[in-house]
Amino acid sequence: MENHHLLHQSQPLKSRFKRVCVFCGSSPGKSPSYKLAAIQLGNELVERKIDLVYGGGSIGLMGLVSQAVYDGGRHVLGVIPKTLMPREITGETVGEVRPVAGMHQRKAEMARQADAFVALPGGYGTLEELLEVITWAQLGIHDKPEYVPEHSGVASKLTWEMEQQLGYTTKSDIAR
Ligand SMILES: C/C(=C\CNc1ncnc2c1ncn2[C@@H]1O[C@H](COP(=O)(O)O)[C@@H](O)[C@H]1O)CO
Repeated sequence: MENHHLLHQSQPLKSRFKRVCVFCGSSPGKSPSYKLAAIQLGNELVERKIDLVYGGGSIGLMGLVSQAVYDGGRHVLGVIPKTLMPREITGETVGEVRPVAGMHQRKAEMARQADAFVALPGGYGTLEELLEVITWAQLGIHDKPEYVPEHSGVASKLTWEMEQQLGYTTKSDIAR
């Protein structure tokens, strides 16, 4: 898969996207580069005047990207099942927290609110979220682009394997 620079715009720094959904780990991960990637993505969204929708957690990479976007003055919308709050929110939340009834509602609401999706490093939850929006795009349920930056580790490896080894997914399916 190509290494797509996030939002492809040159000067001035603005984007056709108003709000982007970020999927990423609820843990910081093993490599310090993952934390850096989360903060850099948050800063890039701010520079491009893009708001954030995400899973609402304050832990791991989710916490870092949301804090960076919030600190930069953009709107942050966190969508989180009530039952997950004690597990994924520690301390103060940033921005607007929208409690939902369950995981399905969370994913549907995040997808509804976003103009595009970006996956950063993460675990099974991140992969599940990413694959769902990719497969929804394949099925024509939405027409919103998905970006998997090169540093996304497992996520980019998985999508690369799907594309190159299995032949299931084309470049245009993943990042248009
Ligand atoms: C339970 C359901 C589906 C399968 N699991 C998940 N679907 C969507 N999101 C999930 C799932 N499991 C965890 N998550 C969330 O992903 C975020 C990152 O998790 P990671 O494992 O650290 O990458 C985190 O907010 C998890 O809550 C029903 O549809």
